[in-house]
Amino acid sequence: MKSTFFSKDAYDKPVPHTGFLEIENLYKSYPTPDGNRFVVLDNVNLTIAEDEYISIIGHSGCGKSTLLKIVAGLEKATSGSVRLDGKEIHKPGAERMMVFQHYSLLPWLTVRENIRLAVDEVLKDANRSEKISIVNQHLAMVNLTAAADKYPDEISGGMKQRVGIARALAIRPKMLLMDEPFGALDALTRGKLQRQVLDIWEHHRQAVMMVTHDVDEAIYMSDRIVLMTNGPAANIGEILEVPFPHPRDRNAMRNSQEYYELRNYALNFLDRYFTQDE
Ligand SMILES: Nc1ncnc2c1ncn2[C@@H]1O[C@H](COP(=O)(O)OP(=O)(O)OP(=O)(O)O)[C@@H](O)[C@H]1O
Repeated sequence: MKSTFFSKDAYDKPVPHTGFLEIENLYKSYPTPDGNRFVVLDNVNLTIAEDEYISIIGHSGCGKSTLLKIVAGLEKATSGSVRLDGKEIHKPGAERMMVFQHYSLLPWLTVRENIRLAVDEVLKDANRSEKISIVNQHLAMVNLTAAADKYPDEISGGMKQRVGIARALAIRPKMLLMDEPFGALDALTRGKLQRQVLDIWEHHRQAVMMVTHDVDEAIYMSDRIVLMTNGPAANIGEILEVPFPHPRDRNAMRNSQEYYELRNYALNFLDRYFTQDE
């Protein structure tokens, strides 16, 4: 295993305040019926740069979604801090948009109206023609111009997810949070949508935190891969640097020795934790 894959951060120590997103000494626990606490996250420290694509991988139930929801402001940390651009996160905000695995579109609105609603809510200073242009631009970005006037139940799962991504991007968040965004899609659609999201990201770089179970997806899309230990009391086991420059060519990457070394390393990490559970 090449040492270049490893980040030199010490994951159990506070991180220097240099990142765009700064997660410091983060703990999350829930009360249990017997009066104790169930510890989900135990001292998570992570910084993410403003143009960095990070994937979070770990076994089911280790706390990946909880971590993402704390960054989104949908859950509160028990202790520790999460700052975006120097500001403490306490609640949801339009500068952090979340994309869920299950599309969460409003069924009574068309594709265009679903995106427009978010734009109206957030970009209050934009005038009507600016809003129309933002919506059209984002419809085009995810190849949905032709489907703009359809309703969610008239389009496929992959198209619905593209609406969710366009809606999130249209309000120009500083950070995109994605919880298994391709998890509900068939393999072909997933591959196409991964490419589209990566194309968009390669043009408009922004901070991205994506939860996934798919090691190939994480390597293809991200700059670093955060490997979580198993819960309860999960934390960051290792962070792998993905050594391939953007824009990425999936086939070229897959033909390289480094790709397989990185992939095997991540899978072995997950296997080790999986066997611990048995
Ligand atoms: N509101 C809650 N109250 C109590 N426990 C909770 C709550 N939300 C999550 N948990 C627990 O926290 C742990 C982590 O859940 P989380 O959904 O973050 O895991 P995950 O890694 O995203 O799982 P998966 O990969 O299966 O989606 C689980 O044991 C879960 O049962």
